[in-house]
Amino acid sequence: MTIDTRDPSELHVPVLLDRCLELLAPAASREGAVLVDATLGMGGHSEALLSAHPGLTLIGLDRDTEALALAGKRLERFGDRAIRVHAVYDEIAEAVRGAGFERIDGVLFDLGVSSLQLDEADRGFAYAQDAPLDMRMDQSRGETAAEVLQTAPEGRLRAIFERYGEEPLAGRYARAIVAARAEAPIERSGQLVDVLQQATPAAVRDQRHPAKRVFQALRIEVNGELSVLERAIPAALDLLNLGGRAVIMSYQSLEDRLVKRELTKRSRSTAPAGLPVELPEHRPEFRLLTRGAELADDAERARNPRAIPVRLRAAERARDVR
Ligand SMILES: C[S@@+](CC[C@H](N)C(=O)[O-])C[C@H]1O[C@@H](n2cnc3c(N)ncnc32)[C@H](O)[C@@H]1O
Repeated sequence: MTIDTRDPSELHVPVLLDRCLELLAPAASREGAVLVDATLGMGGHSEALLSAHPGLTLIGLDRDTEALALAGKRLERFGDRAIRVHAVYDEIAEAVRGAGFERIDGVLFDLGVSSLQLDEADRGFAYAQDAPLDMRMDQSRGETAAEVLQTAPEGRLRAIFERYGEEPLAGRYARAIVAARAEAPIERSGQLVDVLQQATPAAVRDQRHPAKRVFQALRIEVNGELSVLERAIPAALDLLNLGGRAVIMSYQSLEDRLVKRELTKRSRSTAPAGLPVELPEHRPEFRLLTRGAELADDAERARNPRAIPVRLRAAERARDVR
């Protein structure tokens, strides 16, 4: 067995850390508070929360066993206040019950890939590094990106690039991939980048990297990211105690749209039109804590490029429905 000697605190700089701490403080400082970090990653946000709130129990989920192991090192000193669970975040209710709790006071989602995953040459997430095209966050299950590229019909490839990458050249790229794989399987990120480069008109190539949206789309497809998130957000909100808070950070517009839709829906009155007074049972279930999506400031964006696309939304449970 090889011992992982990497220092998790140097692998991933937590995004919007102070704002997350501020938004979660009223929930995390309650007596006997339980919080879920649905995307534990390198444990940066979790470590700060556990340090700030000595009475807090934190359940950290991640589908990536490597991330869980590294976060374990970072959170060791908190003993059984830090519970790590290998799970996909739509399994949040089962994970909370499994840890011995029914309800929670807060939840944090810091979506997407971690710097660890992007930097690891052998996982194929980054188009700038040549590596086998795997892209699974949980390497113990599911199809790899190379398998998707090899077996998906042209129409499905096109739909993946359109839907998850919002790629204007989706059809052209799908065609090019099908032609290339008839010659040889596309197994490495470098091969895929070459195919995409060749299929891209020079004028477009000057404006953007042709692989950016296709790699994002493949990652979303391989990990089922949007469908999992679509189930996970309502499941997490349902677990919150009255006054419990949810903080969600997205890094691309498809995720952010989904988060916005769910939070907006839950923060509306359910009173039927024309009712003269709002009955208590019609009051909004949630109160939005952010006006629109919050962004990182210039200083953080300059310090940490991962913070550039972040969109943070937060809400508090204002009415108990159980
Ligand atoms: C951006 S990182 C989190 C970084 C963390 N906040 C920190 O400060 O170190 C996102 C993490 O979420 C995990 N993840 C992504 N999708 C997931 C899912 N559906 N279920 C569970 N974990 C997921 C990834 O494996 C990754 O480790």
